Amino acid sequence: MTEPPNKTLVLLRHGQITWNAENRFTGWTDVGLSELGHVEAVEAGRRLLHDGLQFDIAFTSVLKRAIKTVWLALEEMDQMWIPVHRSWRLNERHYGSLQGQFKHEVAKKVGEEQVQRWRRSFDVRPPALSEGDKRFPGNDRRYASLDPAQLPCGESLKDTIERALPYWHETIVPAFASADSILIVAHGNTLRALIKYLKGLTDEKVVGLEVPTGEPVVYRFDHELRLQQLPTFAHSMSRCAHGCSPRSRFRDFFSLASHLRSHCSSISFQQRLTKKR
Ligand SMILES: O=C(O)[C@@H](CO)OP(=O)(O)O
Repeated sequence: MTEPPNKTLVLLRHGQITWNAENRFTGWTDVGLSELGHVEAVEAGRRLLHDGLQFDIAFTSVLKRAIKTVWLALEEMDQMWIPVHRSWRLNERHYGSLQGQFKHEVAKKVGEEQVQRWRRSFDVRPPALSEGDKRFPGNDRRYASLDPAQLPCGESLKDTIERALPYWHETIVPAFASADSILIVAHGNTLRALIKYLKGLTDEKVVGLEVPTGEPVVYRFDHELRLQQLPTFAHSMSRCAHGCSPRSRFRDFFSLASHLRSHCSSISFQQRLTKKR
């Protein structure tokens, strides 16, 4: 008889921010949740509570949209007491000098195709920020302890994977030794980076992967961190606070689920989860 899954990982993108609604490149800009984002974060907690999730530890970035989402979701679950660890390695991808610009205005100048290449290609970097720019992370005291060589001026998804995965391997995976249930609240592109790695998606396949705000996805593993079933949306038959069903919003996820289904029996997820590439 197969053992029931006993390790749980929930990936959650922060709730909506005003710059998402306005369609502005955000990256490392520290923008807060919009009213809808606030509702989405509370609703995420409600859905996780409904599914009986009890977290042992949570991980997030050093950006307030993710931190606040952890707070609101855990508050809704009455689990605010668990340890929450923050790392710049879970920050959104750094969008270079595009940060703050409206995507449609950039598209008018350089064309839709170029904007899409910057947003979704695997290894294309956005135009870099200069170190003299006030938006450069070296001017922000929260990054003061970093080696200057680690401070990004603009990252591709590939760069984001390279700085996020050490945190996965060195901090999150070891936490599973004493934790049965882990929550990661991060950002669209950091989560794309993690999902690419966990599911072994190709560089081409990840281009079509979108991660919606405020939708917790639950992964179940056995004690050796082998994936036991397809990831599921928490309380997935519910409607979101703003009235649309998860299934209608996230077609990309379901196409990825079918990709995963076809690979599920042959891939060693333990290998993906625990070994560096
Ligand atoms: O601007 C950003 O930081 C990200 C996420 O909001 O945008 P995109 O989805 O275009 O990568």
